[in-house]
Amino acid sequence: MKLASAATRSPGYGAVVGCSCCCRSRRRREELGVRIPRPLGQGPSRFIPEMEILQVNAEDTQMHTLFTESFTTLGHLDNVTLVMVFHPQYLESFLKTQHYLLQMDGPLPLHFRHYIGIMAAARHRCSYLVNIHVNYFLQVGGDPKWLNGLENAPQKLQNLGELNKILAHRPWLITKEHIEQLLKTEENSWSLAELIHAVVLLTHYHSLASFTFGCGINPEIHREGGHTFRAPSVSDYCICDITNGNHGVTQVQSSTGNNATTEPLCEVEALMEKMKQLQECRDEIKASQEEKATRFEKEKRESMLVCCSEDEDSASTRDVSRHFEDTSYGYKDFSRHGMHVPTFHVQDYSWEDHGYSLVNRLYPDVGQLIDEKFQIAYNLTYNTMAMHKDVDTSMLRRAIWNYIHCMFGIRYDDYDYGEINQLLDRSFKIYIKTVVCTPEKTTHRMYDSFWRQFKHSEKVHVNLLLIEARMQAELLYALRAITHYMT
Ligand SMILES: CC(C)C[C@H](N)C(=O)O
Repeated sequence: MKLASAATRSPGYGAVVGCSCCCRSRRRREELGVRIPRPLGQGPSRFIPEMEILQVNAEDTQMHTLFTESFTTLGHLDNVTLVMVFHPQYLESFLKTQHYLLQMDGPLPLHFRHYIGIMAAARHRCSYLVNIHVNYFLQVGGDPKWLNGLENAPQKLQNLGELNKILAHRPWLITKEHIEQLLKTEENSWSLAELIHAVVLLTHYHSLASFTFGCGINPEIHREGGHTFRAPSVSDYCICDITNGNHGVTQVQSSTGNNATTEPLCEVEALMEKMKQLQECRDEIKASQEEKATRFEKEKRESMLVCCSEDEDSASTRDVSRHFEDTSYGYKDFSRHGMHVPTFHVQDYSWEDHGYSLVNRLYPDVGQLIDEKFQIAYNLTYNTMAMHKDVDTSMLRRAIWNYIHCMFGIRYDDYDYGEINQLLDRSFKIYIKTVVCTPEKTTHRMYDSFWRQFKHSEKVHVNLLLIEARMQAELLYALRAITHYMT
């Protein structure tokens, strides 16, 4: 339906074009006084060509069931879901957990849950999530006044602001005193169960903000920023195409999402070779405990120095600062001033042995759901590396997970952090650090610059590792502080 004839162009509307059916219906709409906006984004992600996403969706039958479920609970399919669809097994667990946290029986009232989602997403200026939860908040009867800023919300929610801030940017600073302040205030105090619910929501939405920026999620057409009534300035598609979804799938991008040719084509092979070598050395020489500790400290120090250049095209964000205070407080300040991140030993406090049971005790079933989600993300593999099949990728996936925990000071005694430097190159580290610590700074270029030969589905896979490792890191610090408070 691409009938772009000069005769149908209306001078007042720039390059708006239309076929005969379009013109007929436009006349009809004009008679009725209805204006239809056009979408601003191209598909669910600005990093991934829409065609690739649509293809996955069409192929998988498991997806259809999932979509139907998601559609019936939410009333629509959001762009996060449409991108996560590359990994149906994970998506299922993700949606189940999110549904439980937001809609099922739980310690917090529904409008609080959405407001906490807004507070968390706003810490990273994630207008995509803020807008979604503003709508839900209003739908469940939330007071619109609260949306004018945290100071308009009840004191109890205001008290959560500090924890939100530290959790999002420097979770290692959380102490039992922070917990005490929330639980012990005379009025407006939180119960332990409510606090666990809030902590899980905060960490869930900090991580989801990472996914949103990491995968370049576009706003949905019906949300703010997702559409415009302005006519496109350069366009060759018919208005019919816009409304039936066949718009602008003309991105000139290769399936790997970039067209840079500077890097040698054997990037993947080189990486696989390194994995093989490491595997062989691993069996031969084992580093001593001291050596392992030194390597961890070195990697941790170096991770502070990995920094992203100022963003040139990071996603535009609407002003969401009113939802939180102290906008200057971020991860960056800390790394700039070279502050020290203390080491958190997993053998003293781990998700499996401590965090999981604490959550389950106070908010039944949620510990189980999150645990399942962590495991799916950590173990997910298709045994592929770009175009190669039958590859054991566990070493690479573990390096990614442990690198994120290392940035948060979390150490696994049995892991040799030397592997990280061998397997993750600089552009990849920059991407990881940006998505995990300052997601709002993620750019299209960063997404394109790492792992150039890998598929988009693999980059989304990386994002699943990033968000789950981040969520677990935040939870570990918060739950450890809660345990300290209780004992
Ligand atoms: C993130 C990627 C290295 C994952 C890889 N494609 C796998 O299936 O294991």
